[in-house]
Amino acid sequence: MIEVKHLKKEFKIPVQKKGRFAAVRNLFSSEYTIKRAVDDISFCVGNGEIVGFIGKNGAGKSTTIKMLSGILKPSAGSVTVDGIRPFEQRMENARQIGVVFGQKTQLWWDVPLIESYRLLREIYRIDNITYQKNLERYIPMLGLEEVINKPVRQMSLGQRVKSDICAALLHDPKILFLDEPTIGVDVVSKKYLQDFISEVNREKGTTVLLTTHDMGDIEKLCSRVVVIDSGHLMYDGDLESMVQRFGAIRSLMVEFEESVEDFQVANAELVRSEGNRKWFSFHREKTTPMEILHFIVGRFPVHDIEVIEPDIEGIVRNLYESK
Ligand SMILES: Nc1ncnc2c1ncn2[C@@H]1O[C@H](COP(=O)(O)OP(=O)(O)OP(=O)(O)O)[C@@H](O)[C@H]1O
Repeated sequence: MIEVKHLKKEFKIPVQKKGRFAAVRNLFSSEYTIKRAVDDISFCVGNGEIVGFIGKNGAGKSTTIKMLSGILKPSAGSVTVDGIRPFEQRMENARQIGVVFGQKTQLWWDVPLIESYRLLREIYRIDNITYQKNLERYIPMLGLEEVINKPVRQMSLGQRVKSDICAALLHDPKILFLDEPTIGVDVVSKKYLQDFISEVNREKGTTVLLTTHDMGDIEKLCSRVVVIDSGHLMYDGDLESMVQRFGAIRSLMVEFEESVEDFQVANAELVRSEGNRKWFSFHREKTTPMEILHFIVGRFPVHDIEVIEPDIEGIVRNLYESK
């Protein structure tokens, strides 16, 4: 569905002169530096997949999404979205994609939401049956009944993002680009959004490319992730393999019947001791929770245990540090 080959994007940034008459000299200056925001990345997304597109601030995620949605022209390499070249065939591409930038609304600020939707129906030439069917399905799913007659400027952030996602889906796009859809959104709205995206993907087979800093979104929605850093591709594969490869350090919490002195266990490190509880961290290839427990249970009465898996945030950090 999406094919990205050796994609590059460079921005020309004018060099700002300092000193006397700098503002005037800047006007006539032809000096530039080149910022390579996306540097030779290749990946594919299959029909109906939900792929998490992650990376640190400034990694090049939004620039890539802008090239995929036809907003920016690639400096080199190629992009096709269901066989269409987004920048050269912007109109055709617009018909098959939906785009949501969590930080920017694409709706009319002062117009009641339903009027924005009517305008979109005209712009996309959505037939009446599809339009009505989608409205009837999505409005209750997203809990938009209470804001449908309100202008965007009167909405909370969560309501605004939900309205934007609904707008992006009115024309039944095959592909949905979501750039930070849950940023700043409260936990209840976040859950609504995650469930909604998952449901639309299941029901309509919509392909989703999701950019987020929220690892909860990734865990909930994506079985595959593409990770970029400084414009370069760092990882492309399933989430589980990433956890196996970069989430090697696990922890075991043991709660004893009574307080015990600190002690050492082979192949594990005692990292915290608090009241009757102790935390051991260990490499998943060096030992197992069972081996550690076997050693402990023979010596001290144990009340409770918990195995703590590394969180995705830590795993992504490990991935960056490993390069
Ligand atoms: N129009 C532009 N002109 C110059 N530089 C730009 C432009 N757009 C982006 N950049 C630079 O390109 C790099 C990648 O930016 P991009 O917005 O794609 O990153 P990102 O991964 O989406 O980051 P974030 O998570 O902060 O949104 C950054 O260093 C950014 O400053």
